[in-house]
Amino acid sequence: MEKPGIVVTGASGRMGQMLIRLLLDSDEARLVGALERPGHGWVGRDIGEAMGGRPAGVAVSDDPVPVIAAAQAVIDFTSPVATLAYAELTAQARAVHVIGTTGFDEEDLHQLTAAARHAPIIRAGNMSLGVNLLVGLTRKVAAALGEEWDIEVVEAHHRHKVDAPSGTALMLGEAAAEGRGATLGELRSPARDGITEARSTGSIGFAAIRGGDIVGEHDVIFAGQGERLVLRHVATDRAIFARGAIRAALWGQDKGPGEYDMHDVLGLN
Ligand SMILES: NC(=O)C1=CN([C@@H]2O[C@H](COP(=O)(O)OP(=O)(O)OC[C@H]3O[C@@H](n4cnc5c(N)ncnc54)[C@H](OP(=O)(O)O)[C@@H]3O)[C@@H](O)[C@H]2O)C=CC1
Ligand SMILES: O=C(O)C1=N[C@H](C(=O)O)C[C@H](O)C1
Repeated sequence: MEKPGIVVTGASGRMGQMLIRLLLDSDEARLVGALERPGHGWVGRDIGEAMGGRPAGVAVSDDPVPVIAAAQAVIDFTSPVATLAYAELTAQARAVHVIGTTGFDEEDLHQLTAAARHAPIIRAGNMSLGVNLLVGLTRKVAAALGEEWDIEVVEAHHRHKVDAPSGTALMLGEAAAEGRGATLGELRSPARDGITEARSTGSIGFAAIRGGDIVGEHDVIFAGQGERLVLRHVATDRAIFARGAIRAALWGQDKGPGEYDMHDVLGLN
C-alpha cells in the first residue's frame, strides 16, 4: 500500500522544518507538499535545498488548494489565522488535519468544530507523549488534593513565542480543573500585575517565562501548607512534537469526520 501523502504548512518555521526532516526520512509517510504564505522567499524553491540540504523533489508552494487536494493529511503548526484558512481547505479535500498551532480563541475553536464536520481534525496544544501523560497525572493529583492546595502552572519557552499561557499550560490547567469537577473557565485566575487581590481559594494561576532558545518547560505546582508537589515536563528537542504529529496523521487515515486529540491517538482515553 502507498504511504500516506502529507503536506506541511509553515514549511520554513521551527516546527515546519523539523516535520519536513522527519518526513523525508520516514518509512511510513511521504512528504507531498510544503506550503508557505504568498511572498515568502522560499516559494518556488525545492524544500530540501531551501533548508540547506539535498533536493527533496517537493517545491514550496503558496497555492494551497491543489497541494492539499493531492494529500491524505495536512500537518499544521502555524498561527490561528492561517490554521483557520487551512481548516476550510482540508475539510473540502476531506483530508486529515493535524493541528499543533496554539493561541486560538473561543470563536476560532467554533470554526474548527464546524470544519471537523467534514473531515477529521486532530488538535493538541502539545503532541508529545510525556505531556499527554502529564495531563492525566495532573487530573488525578488535582482530584486527590483538596482545594486548600493552590494550583499554579508555570511555563517557559523561547523568546519568539507569541501566545501565553502556552497551549500546553492551558491543557494542564483544564485537566487540573476537571480533577476538581469544574472547567478552567470557572477556576482560572486573572493574570497578576501590580497590587492584586490575595489568591482566591480553588483558583488556578498561570505564569509564563520567555527567553533564549527554551524548547518548552511546564511545571504544575500544588502548593499546600508545609509541603509542595511539582509535576514537571521538560522538552529538549522539537522532534517529540513532530513525531507525535506524524503519528496523528497516520492514525487519522481511517477515521471519520470529528474532533480528536492526542489522547485518542495515543490510546490514553
Ligand atoms: N502542539 C505542539 O506540540 C506544538 C505547538 N507549537 C505551536 O506551533 C505554532 C508554530 O510554532 P513555530 O514553528 O515555533 O513557529 P514559527 O514562527 O517558527 O513558524 C510558523 C510558520 O507558520 C507560518 N505562518 C504564520 N502565519 C501564517 C499565515 N497567516 N499564513 C501562512 N503561514 C503563516 C510562518 O510563516 P512566516 O515566517 O512567513 O510568518 C512560519 O513558517 C505555534 O502556535 C506554537 O505554539 C509549537 C511546537 C509544538
Ligand atoms: O511555541 C512553542 O514552541 C511550543 N508551543 C506549544 C505550546 O504552546 O504549549 C507546545 C510546546 O510547548 C512548544
